Amino acid sequence: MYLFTDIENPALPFTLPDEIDFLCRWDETLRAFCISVPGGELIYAEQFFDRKISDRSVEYFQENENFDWKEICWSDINESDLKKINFKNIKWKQDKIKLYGKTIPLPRLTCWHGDQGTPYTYSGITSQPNEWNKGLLYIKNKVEKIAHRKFNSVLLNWYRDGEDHLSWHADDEKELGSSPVIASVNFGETRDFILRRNSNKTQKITIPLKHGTLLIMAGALQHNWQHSVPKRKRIKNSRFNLTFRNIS
Ligand SMILES: O=C(O)CCC(=O)C(=O)O
Ligand SMILES: [Fe+2]
Repeated sequence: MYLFTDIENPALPFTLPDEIDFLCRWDETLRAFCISVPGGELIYAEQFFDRKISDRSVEYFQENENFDWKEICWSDINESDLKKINFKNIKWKQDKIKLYGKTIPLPRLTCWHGDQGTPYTYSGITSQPNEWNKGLLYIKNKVEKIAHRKFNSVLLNWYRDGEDHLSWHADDEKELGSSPVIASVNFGETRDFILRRNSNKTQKITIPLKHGTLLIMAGALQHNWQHSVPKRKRIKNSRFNLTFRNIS
């Protein structure tokens, strides 16, 4: 059997800090890497969704009655024009945050979907989620099987190009519970997802999240690490990220 060990144990496509308390094991049944970091757990499945499903998802998220998604440069569309676009499957929004008394647009578009009656709070506002649709339920079912749990909501983030980004934060809102399991699904452009340890900010893990990649964050990760998606100025195309969560 030793002849096949390289096939059975693929190499992790990113590096972990060179310390004994970081452990990584390939799980052949899950076809994913199970990673233990100090104060948290990760599961990384690089090609969780195949090319066909991933390509279809990119199209599904952009389908609209106004523009050909293959032609349009989304970062050229201003906020008032965005409001006029009739998206078929996902009602993308330009959210705003208040910073030092100023209102500024988030550097990405967002949308929430979920079970009816599970309101979420975001940018300081409580709202009802959009209803599930066929595409999101397909993705949710696949993710629930590997995560061994049900999710009642999903936050979608659309990074229109490399200027769109997400700053350091943890998903530690109290309605997510004390050690939330959060499943992140990625389509479109590859973007780096960076984890940074709270107790030693020089300790970082850079994980490239690709077209079809699943990353599950679990254990006490949200208490001990923050994460971000930094700008990548050379990237000209869209990336879609879905984080499945359980809100109580
Ligand atoms: O886009 C990503 O990979 C991360 C999204 C995220 O962390 C969030 O929405 O809280
Ligand atoms: Fe997050």
